[in-house]
This record gives sequence, structure tokens and C-alpha cells, in this order.
Amino acid sequence: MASQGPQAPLEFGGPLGAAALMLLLPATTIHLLLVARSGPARLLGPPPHLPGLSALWSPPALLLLLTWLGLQAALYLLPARKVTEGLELKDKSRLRYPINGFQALVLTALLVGLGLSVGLPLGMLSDMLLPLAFTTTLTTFIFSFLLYMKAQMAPPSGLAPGGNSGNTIYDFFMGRELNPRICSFDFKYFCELRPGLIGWVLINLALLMQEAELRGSPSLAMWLVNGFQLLYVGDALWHEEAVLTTMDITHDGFGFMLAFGDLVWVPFTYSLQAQFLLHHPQPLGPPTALVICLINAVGYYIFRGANSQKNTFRKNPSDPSVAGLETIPTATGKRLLVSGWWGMVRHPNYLGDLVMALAWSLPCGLSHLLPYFYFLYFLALLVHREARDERQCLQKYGRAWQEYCQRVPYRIIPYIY
Ligand SMILES: NC(=O)C1=CN([C@@H]2O[C@H](COP(=O)(O)OP(=O)(O)OC[C@H]3O[C@@H](n4cnc5c(N)ncnc54)[C@H](OP(=O)(O)O)[C@@H]3O)[C@@H](O)[C@H]2O)C=CC1
Ligand SMILES: CC(C)=CCC[C@@H](C)[C@H]1CC=C2C3=C(CC[C@@]21C)[C@@]1(C)CC[C@H](O)C(C)(C)[C@@H]1CC3
Repeated sequence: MASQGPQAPLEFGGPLGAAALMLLLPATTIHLLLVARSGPARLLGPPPHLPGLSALWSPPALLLLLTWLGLQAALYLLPARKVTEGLELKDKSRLRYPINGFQALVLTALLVGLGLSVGLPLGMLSDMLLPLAFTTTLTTFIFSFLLYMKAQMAPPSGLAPGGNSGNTIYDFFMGRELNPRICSFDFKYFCELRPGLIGWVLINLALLMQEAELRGSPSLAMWLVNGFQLLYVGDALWHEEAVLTTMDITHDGFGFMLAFGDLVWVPFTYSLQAQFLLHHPQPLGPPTALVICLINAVGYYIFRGANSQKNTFRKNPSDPSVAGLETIPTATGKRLLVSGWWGMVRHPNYLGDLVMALAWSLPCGLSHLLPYFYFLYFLALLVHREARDERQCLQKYGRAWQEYCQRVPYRIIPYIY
């Protein structure tokens, strides 16, 4: 039996907050899906109607979900161009991870292309989003329960610092085991980057094809949203190794929060702009489209520049591209960057991500708040995430972190926040 981990402060309002989020997050997903297809598309208004069980539950949706998860799992198990080691764990060991996410994206694209050439009605996926989201949510509850049970058998060194409070609801939500695996199959790493992210671009593509079927051709706004989000997902899979140093992999347990986030929240709510555009076409001229492309390019430049600079520095501080940057030494032996991107604000990567989030909403025009949901949610997520990371860094680096905060006083937006 696993023993309880060290007592960490409870997050998200403790067990009550976790219980509320487990109801609120699925309800919000269903609400957004219903509202996006309704005429008024009011983010804050009531949904047009409450769906009955027959609209939510469909065996074909379950079959589609299981086929999709099976396909992505099979692609994960294919030989990888590289197998890399993660950060050192509590017991001083390191786990090995296959780097073949981009390969999975390309192979999925080839399979979908092949399917389309023989008449696969991909556009029909847009009519199945509601039952698919509902089925995936139910599956996620069952999956999280199995993960919770599996954690009972994990050694104490395999438990996450935050998900072992002893309260069942809270621990179910946060996740007890840090890296749940069966043999070499790592569930958290698999879910973080494959079925949800690739599913998101597939849903976007289905919405684009449905729009082409309805209106003769996809709109410029739909092309932009598809292009920007494909770039984001392609980038995440191309730089797959970098996910191994994110707090989701190194710190958070794998429970309902991440399982639902990866498998339901990302594909079904991150595709909201494309869903909105299918039902509410927006005129967009080439000059405005060009300005929006520029905004996305600036956001991507900051996001990629900042993430790559830190990853290169952490992997090899004497790499010529980062060797000249100013740093602060810390008691752990690691150093903190205080010039370059990380001298501008303490989370330049969040800033770039937010600028891109804005560019994804702008093609949907300014008439509705709904397509800006992602931007607003993401702002809240990153402000909360930034606070969590600051707490962890203060604990890790103490005085060196305080000095960094003095020298780089702004968190995400220069001179504002
Ligand atoms: N689209 C989405 O839904 C989401 C996207 N993201 C994106 O994921 C990416 C990763 O974000 P996240 O995992 O939150 O965190 P970060 O990549 O920002 O990593 C934070 C860590 O970086 C290290 N660090 C912080 N400051 C410095 C410095 N000055 N010099 C060197 N190292 C430093 C610290 O770890 P250490 O010192 O131990 O290396 C710190 O814990 C971001 O681009 C974010 O925008 C995140 C969440 C959701
Ligand atoms: C509301 C809710 C259920 C929150 C759970 C949060 C998750 C949706 C996000 C936590 C961290 C994430 C990351 C990405 C997607 C969203 C989640 C899972 C990410 C894979 C997106 C692509 C980026 O390039 C990334 C690889 C840096 C990123 C990692 C963190």
C-alpha cells in the first residue's frame, strides 16, 4: 500500500473546490458546445435547450473514441527516432520517453488523407461533438478512478507532492501517482500530447470541411483559425521533449484534472473558434487577415524564443546561443537567466502564448464574446499557474529567486503585471 506523501498546501479551494470543478468543468464544456451552435451564441446566457440523454449518449461516439485512443496508443508504441530521459526522480532514477509525437501527427494526417480520398465523411464529426464530449467525459471519470486505484500500489517515491492529502475527492482530482505507467507506456505523457492535441486539429479540420460543404468553400477566418492552431499543435509535438520539464510532468499527479484537461477540455473547448465560425460565418478581408497573421507571428516568436532559450539553457548552459546571457547562481547549483527573454518578464513564454490566443479569436470578429472564451480562460489559467510556479521556485531557490524578482519585477506583461 502507498503511504501518504508529505503534506502540501491544498490548491483549488481544497476538496470542496475540487468537487465543484469536477461538476463545473464538464458542464462548461457541454454549455460551450451547445451555445456555439445556437443563433445568439451568448457565452453568459443560458443554453438554447437542455439536451436529453439521447443527444448526449451514442454508441458510435464511444466506438469512435475507443478507435481514436487505440490508434494514438499504437502510434505511441511505434519505434521512435529518439528515446530520451526525463528529469531525475525522488529515488534518483530517470524514466525514458519515446520522442515520436510529431511522427504520430504526420501518420495520423496520412491516414486521414487516405480516408478522405476514399470518401471518409470527416465533416460529419462536427455533428457528433456533443455525444463525443459527453462519452469522453464519462470515460475520463472511469480512467481517473482506475488511476486512483493503481496509485494504491505505487511506492511512496512514485507519488506526486500535491495529490496525497488523504482526502479521496481532492486526491482523485489532483492525481496521486506522478508517472503512472504500465511497462513503458506512460499514461500522463501519452495523454498530454497525443489524443487531445491531435484530436483538436482533427475536429478543426472536420469543421472546416463541413463549412466547405455548407457554403461551397471554407472562409478565410476558418483557414486562419485552422492554420494558427495547427502551427501550435505541430510546434508542441516537434518540441515534444520540452514537455518533460513542465510542471504537469515533473510535479503534478495524474488524476481527473489533467486527464479531463488533456482528453476533453483541450479538443472540445480549444476548437470553440472553429465551432463558432461554422455556425456564425464572419466576413474577413485580406488586410485584416494580414494584421491578425502578424499578431500570431509576434506571439509565436516570443513563445518559441522564450521556451527554446530556457530549454537550451537548462540542457546545456554553455551552448553558444545562451552562454553570453547574464545569470544568477542559486544554492542548488542551477542558475537563473536574468537577461534575454527571461530578463524582460518572469514568464515571457506565457506572454507569447497569450498574444497567440488573442490572434486565434480575432478572425471571429468583435460581435460576440464566445470566441474570446479561450483567451479569457487562458489568462486566468496562466495567472494561477504563474502563482503556483512562483511558490515552487521560491521554495527551490530561496534568496536567489527573490533577487530575480527584484531584478525582473514584472510577471507576464511588461510594465503592467
Ligand atoms: N495552451 C495551454 O493550454 C497551455 C500552455 N502552456 C504553455 O506551456 C509552456 C510551459 O509552461 P509551464 O510548464 O507553466 O512553465 P515554464 O516553461 O515557464 O517553466 C517554469 C520553470 O522554468 C524555470 N525557470 C523560471 N524562470 C527561469 C529563469 N529566469 N531562468 C531559467 N529557468 C527559469 C523554473 O524551473 P527550473 O528552474 O526547475 O528549470 C520554473 O519552474 C508555456 O509556454 C505556457 O504558455 C501552459 C499551460 C497550458
Ligand atoms: C481547466 C482544466 C481542466 C485545466 C487543466 C489544464 C490543462 C488543459 C492544461 C495544463 C497544461 C497544459 C499544457 C498544454 C495543453 C493544456 C494543458 C494540458 C500544452 C500541451 C499545449 C501545447 C504547448 O506547446 C505545451 C506543450 C507547452 C503545453 C504544455 C502544458
